[in-house]
Amino acid sequence: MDNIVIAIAKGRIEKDVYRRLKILNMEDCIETDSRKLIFTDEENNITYIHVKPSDVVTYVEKGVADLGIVGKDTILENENDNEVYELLDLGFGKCKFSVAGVKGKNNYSKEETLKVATKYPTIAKSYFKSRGQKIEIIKLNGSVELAPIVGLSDVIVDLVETGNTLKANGLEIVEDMCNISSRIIANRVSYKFKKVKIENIIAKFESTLNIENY
Ligand SMILES: Nc1ncnc2c1ncn2[C@@H]1O[C@H](COP(=O)(O)OP(=O)(O)OP(=O)(O)O)[C@@H](O)[C@H]1O
Ligand SMILES: O=P(O)(O)OC[C@H]1O[C@H](OP(=O)(O)OP(=O)(O)O)[C@H](O)[C@@H]1O
Repeated sequence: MDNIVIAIAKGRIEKDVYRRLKILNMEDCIETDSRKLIFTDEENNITYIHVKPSDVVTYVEKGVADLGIVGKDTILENENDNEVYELLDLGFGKCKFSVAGVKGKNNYSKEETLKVATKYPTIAKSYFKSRGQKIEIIKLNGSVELAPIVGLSDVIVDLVETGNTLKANGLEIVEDMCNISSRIIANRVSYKFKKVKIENIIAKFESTLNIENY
C-alpha cells in the first residue's frame, strides 16, 4: 500500500485538523503535546509532518509531502500555488481578507500612491493592481494593525475573523477582498500515481465536513 505524507500547518488550524483525524480514528499516532515534528500511522500507512504554515506549499510542491493542510491565504500568497492541486475546502479556519485603515480616515484617491502594510505582499499587490491603484508595500510579519496607527502605512491588508483586533485598535474595514478557509492541497505527481489512496483520504475528510453530526 502506498505511503502518504501529509504536511499539517502548525498553529491556529492544528486543533481543527486533529479533531477531524480523531473522528476518523486516524490520530492515535500524533502526540499533540510533543516537540516531535513527524508521526507515522503504520496501520494506515500515513506519515504526518508538522511545518510552519508558510512552508506547507513548499513541502507539497517539492513532493516531500503528498498532501498539505493549510489556509487558502497561504496558498494564494505562495508563488508556486499553481504547482499544486487544491482538492478540498475543509470549512474551518474561516476568516476574510480585508483592506482596513484608521476609522474615519479612509478617503484615499487613485492618483495617490497608497502605503499598504501587510504580511501578504503578493495578494495585496494583485488586488490593488486589478483596481488600478498605485501602492507601496510595507512588508510586516505580524501585529499589522499597528502600522496605520503609528503612521507607517495608510492602510493594511490582513485577515479579519471577529473584527476584534481592528476594533481594539481603532481601525475599520475599507473593503472586503475575499473569504478564506483551510484547504487540502496535493502534489501533482502524487495525485497521478497515488490517486486511489489520496481520493480515499479526501473522501474521509469530506465525511467530516458536517461536523455538527458528530
Ligand atoms: N483570525 C483568524 N481567524 C481564523 N483563521 C485565521 C485567523 N488568522 C489566521 N487564520 C488562519 O489560520 C492560519 C494559521 O494562522 P497562524 O496565526 O497559526 O499562523 P501565521 O501567524 O499565519 O503563520 P506564521 O507563524 O508562519 O506567521 C492562517 O494561514 C489562516 O488561514
Ligand atoms: O478579526 P480577529 O478575530 O481579531 O482576527 C484577526 C487577527 O488574527 C490574525 O492575527 P494573529 O492572531 O495570527 O497574529 P499576528 O498579528 O501575529 O498575525 C490576523 O492577522 C489579525 O490580526
